[in-house]
Amino acid sequence: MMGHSHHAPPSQLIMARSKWNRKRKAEERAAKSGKDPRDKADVNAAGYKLNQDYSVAKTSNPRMEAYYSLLGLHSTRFDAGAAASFVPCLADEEKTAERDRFMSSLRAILPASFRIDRSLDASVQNKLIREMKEFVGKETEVEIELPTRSDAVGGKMNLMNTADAQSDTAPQHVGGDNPVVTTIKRKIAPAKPIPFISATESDGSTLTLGYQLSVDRRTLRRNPSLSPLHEWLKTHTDCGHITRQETVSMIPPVVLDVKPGMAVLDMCAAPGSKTCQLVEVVGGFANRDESDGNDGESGRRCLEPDGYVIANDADAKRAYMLVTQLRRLQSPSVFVTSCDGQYFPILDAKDDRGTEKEGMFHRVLCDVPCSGDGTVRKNPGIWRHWNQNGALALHPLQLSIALRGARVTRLNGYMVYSTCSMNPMENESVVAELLRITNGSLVLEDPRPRMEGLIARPGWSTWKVLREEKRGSAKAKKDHKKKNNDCQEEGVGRKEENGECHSPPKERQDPNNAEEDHEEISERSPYHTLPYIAPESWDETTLRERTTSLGFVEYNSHADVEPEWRRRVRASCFPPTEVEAKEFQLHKCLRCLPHDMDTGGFFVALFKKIKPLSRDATERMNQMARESRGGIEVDAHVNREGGNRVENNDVDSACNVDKSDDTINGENDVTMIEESEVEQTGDEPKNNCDNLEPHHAAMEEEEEELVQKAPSGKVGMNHNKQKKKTDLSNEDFIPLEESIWPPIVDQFGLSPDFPKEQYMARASGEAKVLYFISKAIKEQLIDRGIQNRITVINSGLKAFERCSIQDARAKYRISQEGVQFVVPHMTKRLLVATADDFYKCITGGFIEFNVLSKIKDLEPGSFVVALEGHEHDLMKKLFLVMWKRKNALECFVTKVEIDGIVSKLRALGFVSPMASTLMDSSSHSIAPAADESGAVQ
Ligand SMILES: C[S@@+](CC[C@H](N)C(=O)[O-])C[C@H]1O[C@@H](n2cnc3c(N)ncnc32)[C@H](O)[C@@H]1O
Repeated sequence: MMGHSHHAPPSQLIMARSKWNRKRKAEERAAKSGKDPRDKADVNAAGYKLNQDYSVAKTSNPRMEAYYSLLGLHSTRFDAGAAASFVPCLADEEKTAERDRFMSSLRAILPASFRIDRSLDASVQNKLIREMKEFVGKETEVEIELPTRSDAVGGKMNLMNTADAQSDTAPQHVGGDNPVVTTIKRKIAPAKPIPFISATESDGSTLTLGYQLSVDRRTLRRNPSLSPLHEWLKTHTDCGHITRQETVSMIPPVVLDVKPGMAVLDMCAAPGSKTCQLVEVVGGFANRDESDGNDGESGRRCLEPDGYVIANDADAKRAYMLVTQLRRLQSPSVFVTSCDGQYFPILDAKDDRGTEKEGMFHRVLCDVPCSGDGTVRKNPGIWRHWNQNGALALHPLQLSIALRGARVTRLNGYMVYSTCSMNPMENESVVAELLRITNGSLVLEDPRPRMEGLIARPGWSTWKVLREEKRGSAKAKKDHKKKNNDCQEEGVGRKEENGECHSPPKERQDPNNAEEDHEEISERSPYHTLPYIAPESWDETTLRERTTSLGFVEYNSHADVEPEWRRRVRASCFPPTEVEAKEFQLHKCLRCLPHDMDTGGFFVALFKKIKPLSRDATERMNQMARESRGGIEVDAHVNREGGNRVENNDVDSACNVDKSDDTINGENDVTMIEESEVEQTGDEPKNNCDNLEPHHAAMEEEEEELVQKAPSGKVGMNHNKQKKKTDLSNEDFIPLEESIWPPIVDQFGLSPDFPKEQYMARASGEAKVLYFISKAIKEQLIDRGIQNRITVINSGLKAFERCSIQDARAKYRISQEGVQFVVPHMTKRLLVATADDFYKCITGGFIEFNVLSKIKDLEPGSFVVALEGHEHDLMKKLFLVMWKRKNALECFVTKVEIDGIVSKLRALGFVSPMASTLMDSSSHSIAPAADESGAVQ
């Protein structure tokens, strides 16, 4: 997957192009507004424009605030006292104070956080932890920016960390006569540990691997006193040692309690921060002795993990983003797929006798698409677009994905359901309905005992159900109108999911209905510009008057819901009965609110599967999938008499069932409206709930490149229809032709135990790349025909690449990405170098022969250099893929990988390039640890 380091990456061209695009767009915007695009003085630290009306609209939403006030979001507060628990707010003042804490946190910039890779070599990991301790422990003076304008609630707009409410120094105004930003100086410790992101050492001690910064990324960039930390973060992010990830986003993988060797499904994985976290553990090694690094039999360390993670996302373009994100880990334990999670193929486990048992995944993560109102701190567009109906629209999709997740979880396995929404329509109501449908197969578990230092509120057992009168963005209206017109041309009303058309709801027939043009409303409506004022009284009547005046409709039960709204406000949106509530124990769910830990808002539920799903539950699952597909029988092969057992043998994944054209084209009217409404929840709708911070601008460019490379026919939600079940298309992993091997085996002297069957290609004939596929993935997924049922985007590591260089004898060279899986089998062209020589090889450019003088006799072509003393330490991967030309040597390792290798060398004590101080000064040339042909002795 990696490009060659010494050639200009094609992504540079794309980077230039997209920079140009951004500039052009900024200029166009500026031309419209009559402003100079370079004028940045009116943009505050959060990136919000400080035009008063705009900032008011952006950091306040009276409908959202009124909704959550009525729902009782501010009725409990955290009591940090001895019991450290949540207690009810009894007096109105307490509720007001709690609400203010919540609101000022929502308006504060989200502090950045990150975690150290759990799967890193212990020496590197310890070094990073030691370095981090410096940053955690040492207070340093920083300049923090604050805007001077008052915000919508009439108080100071708090754009700094909520913990830093008071300034230490007198504010300095910037921005001339009309100051828009003040700066204050404060002494802070730049980071604090996240206690629940940790690893336990074999001696029982705990290593903290997660850290939350006290400042946002802009402050980090701008303060010279923080530049050591900033540089540290950049370097280690680039080489994959750390991942920047929101604190709350780290919770689900920890709650899932994954272990090395497990089969894990990440149902909605892109952009992949949680997947990385899962792979770091699952791709590790269980019950292996770390100390000697040998597996005894072959004398070489067995490196191949037994576990794997399937990283799936319905959106193929986003699945390609996953590939980029996961590439940094260079793990063979990932299988990236693209399929609508509602129809994820039913994969079951086989026991020793070959009998199928329900579900094959030890762990399933359903981090479902959601309205993302918990991410408003970093997605300020949500302030403007928040819409209760969007949450209602997502509810059935979320439920359907979770049901599928429950089905593929194995007995005694665990499933986590999570959202970055605070809305019970997307959280507790989905969990309750899941428990209702599965009727005893799933139970909720409380993960708190395992989550040291986590401050999470209990899940709710009851809530109010409301919808909004206003519906749809301008786009939704347009799409919707168009469809209705199509239907009306047919002489009927709106097209229903089963393909029939029915009359539109009354409010849409009213030509004077304000809903007809959302944009117009936002100009006319006072609610979009007027500040929210905290309620004078917190009694329910006052709060209800407020929601009603803002256009909400509240229901006591599903029976009260108007017929035309019943598909949106479903029975499952309503809270459980008292008897159910007792049984469900929804308080075990985790509700993270922004002001409790200075994070985003988040929701997590942990389920244990204790029984197979009943026939009824399976039928409901299929029914929901059918509904979502517009009434098409997705599981038509299911034998209704046979129940689960027959479905277990399902070969035709619903993913591949062809749909009639009109469903493929999205002519499911309800779905289309729902998607549009979901879209209006943020400026970047699909990213509303991503908690991943792009770790490097270059990475974004690379993603763009990858997306462009996405094979046609695999992009989009409906791509599966294009795959034929029996067709091994070019993009599938296929076994290699036997004729490919003899020259490779000969050139590198591959030993007889070299597992040829684990090398696959994605094209027949002389494939460009030969991938190393882990045994577990090959046997459990590929050999079982998963590629016939689902679109596979990526898996394995590049082990060999076809040579384009003329002076090569063999057609393939070794690739740095998978070199550690080839090295144990190489008896030729593997050289051992001292640290000095090793360093010389990675300093770039062409290397003179006199550096590696002992390889003079080696024929031109690909070879590998191993660091002396680490030849068999496959985990550390201190190997360099090199190329011998007639007169020089070349290192085929990317800059990012070299940074990683240098960092490992430093952790091992080699403090600087040419660090002979720490080495035996007698060993300054390449060691002759190879025989005539270059084989290691
Ligand atoms: C909350 S984001 C996932 C974030 C991700 N787990 C992470 O930690 O980086 C939801 C993802 O679900 C995907 N998605 C939306 N509908 C889906 C569906 N029906 N099945 C599977 N994935 C879906 C979206 O493309 C989006 O990438």
